[in-house]
This record gives sequence, structure tokens and C-alpha cells, in this order.
Amino acid sequence: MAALKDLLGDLVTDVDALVLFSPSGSYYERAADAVGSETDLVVVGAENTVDADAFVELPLSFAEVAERIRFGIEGALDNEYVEDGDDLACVTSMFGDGEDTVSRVRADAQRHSGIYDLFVHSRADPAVIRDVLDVVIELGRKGQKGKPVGALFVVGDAGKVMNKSRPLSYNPFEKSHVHVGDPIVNVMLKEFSRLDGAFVISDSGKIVSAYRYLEGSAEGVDIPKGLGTRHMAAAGITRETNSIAVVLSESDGLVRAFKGGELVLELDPEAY
Ligand SMILES: Nc1ncnc2c1ncn2[C@@H]1O[C@H](COP(=O)(O)OP(=O)(O)OP(=O)(O)O)[C@@H](O)[C@H]1O
Ligand SMILES: [Mn+2]
Repeated sequence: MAALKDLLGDLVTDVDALVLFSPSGSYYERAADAVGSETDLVVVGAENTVDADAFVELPLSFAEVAERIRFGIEGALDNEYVEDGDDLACVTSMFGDGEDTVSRVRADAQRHSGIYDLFVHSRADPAVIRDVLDVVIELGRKGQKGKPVGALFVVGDAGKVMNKSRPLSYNPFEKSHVHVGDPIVNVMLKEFSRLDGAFVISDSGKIVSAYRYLEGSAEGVDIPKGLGTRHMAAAGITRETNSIAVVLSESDGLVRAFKGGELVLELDPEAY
């Protein structure tokens, strides 16, 4: 047993910080006692239920553990809870409610995916971005009457987005004051996503328009090869405005988010 403890203990030897993902109160207390003063303790979760000093708010549960950890690390770097090059032991729950997984990861500011930045340093409210992702993930899981469907949402900086786009059809949201996140709106959005074009959402989550054709240029856009015009238009508008874009691909079923002309998040709705 001692040999096994040594072997696995190497995973956490000399780490600069222990990063706990949604820990229970008792686990957090035990961790605080265990790290002593040399190791920093960072908590990542939907809410700071344990009253940690160093806390990173998680806007989504991130079914993919690697994505969850990436988000937490980028948040910890951004908040200066950890430094570039720090070795981190990340404790998460992958299979159930309890802490069951330890990953040793080096905080690397260079390999920054931009996922934390997407939520926290965008013009749109993080809760609005999360609500849009929720709708798009659900649309991806269920499709439209069981058939795969594509969708494009542009979130934030709506005035400028409207100036760089044109209507493909009448705007069903013209005189309405509806917001994403409202359950009735989710049904409406799914219905309207059958037709072409983009939804435009304001910083505060108001649905400004459906059926917009984005006219932004693809110049300077750096996205993976193989993605078509919907993804190109999404990336392009985020380069020309302070918006972010969330796309559901009709062809591969994945959800992708763009910011500043770059792909910053890719997830499989089936995993949620
Ligand atoms: N500039 C644009 N603005 C808004 N919607 C667009 C724009 N260009 C394309 N689309 C929408 O994207 C749809 C799919 O186009 P296309 O197949 O070229 O994109 P894609 O990136 O391959 O997306 P998918 O993975 O869903 O097939 C079009 O039918 C249209 O509704
Ligand atoms: Mn296509």
C-alpha cells in the first residue's frame, strides 16, 4: 500500500495550487487543512458555497472534464490566483457526486483557449451567454422534430451587428420584448431556427431579431478548415463587432462559439 500511495502521490507532489471543482464543504475544509501555507487553494464552481477566498465561477457544468478544467485554469490565471507555469492538482468529479478524479496540469497562459474570456470579458452578460448556449445545446440534442438542425446566434453589441447584417424575412421579434432564458422563448427560438439566417441578441439578452443575413467579411478570420459559410459568417461578425457567436452545425451536430474571429469553444451537445 505504501508503494501505491507513493506512486499516486507523485501526482500531487510539489504542486503550486490545489484546484477543487465544486467541492463539498467538508472536502473543502479537509483540503484547506491539508495544503498548509505553501500551496494555494482555488475553488471553481457554479456558486461559492464554501466561501473560498480564491473562487472562479463556472457558468456551465461542462460535461467534458477537460473543458471544465481548462475553464477553471483560465479563470484562475485571469484572476491571478495562479501564475503561468504553476503546477496544479485539479480535483473533480467525473463519475458521480464525490471527488473521484485528480489531474495534474500546468497552467499555461500560451495555450489559452479563450473559453473563460468568452464568458467573462464579453460585452454580453455571462448569464445571457450561458442561456444561449443552453438553448443551442438543447436544440442540438433534440433537433427539429428529430431532424438535425443548424442555428446561429450572435450575442452582444446588437446595434452594430444589425448594421452589418440585413433581413432575410420579416422579423418576428420586431416589437416584442422577449429575453433568452425564458422557457416560452426557448420554444419560439427552436421554431424559428428552422429558417435561414442568424438570431441577434442584445447584451442583456433581449432578442432583437431573427433571420439576419450577416454581411461581415471573412478577412482575418482564422477558423478550422472544413467549416462552411455559417461558421465563417459567425466568426467574421465577431471580428468586426464586440459580439460573440454560438453556432449549431447541421452537418456535424457540434456547438461552437466564436469570439474575435476565432473558435474558442467546441462541444458535443450529446455529452450534456
Ligand atoms: N452570412 C450568413 N448569415 C447568416 N446565415 C448564414 C450565412 N451564411 C450561411 N448561413 C446559413 O448557414 C446555412 C448553412 O450554410 P453552410 O452549409 O455553408 O454552412 P456550414 O458552416 O457548413 O454549416 P452547417 O455545419 O450547419 O452545414 C445556410 O443555409 C444559411 O442559413
Ligand atoms: Mn454545411
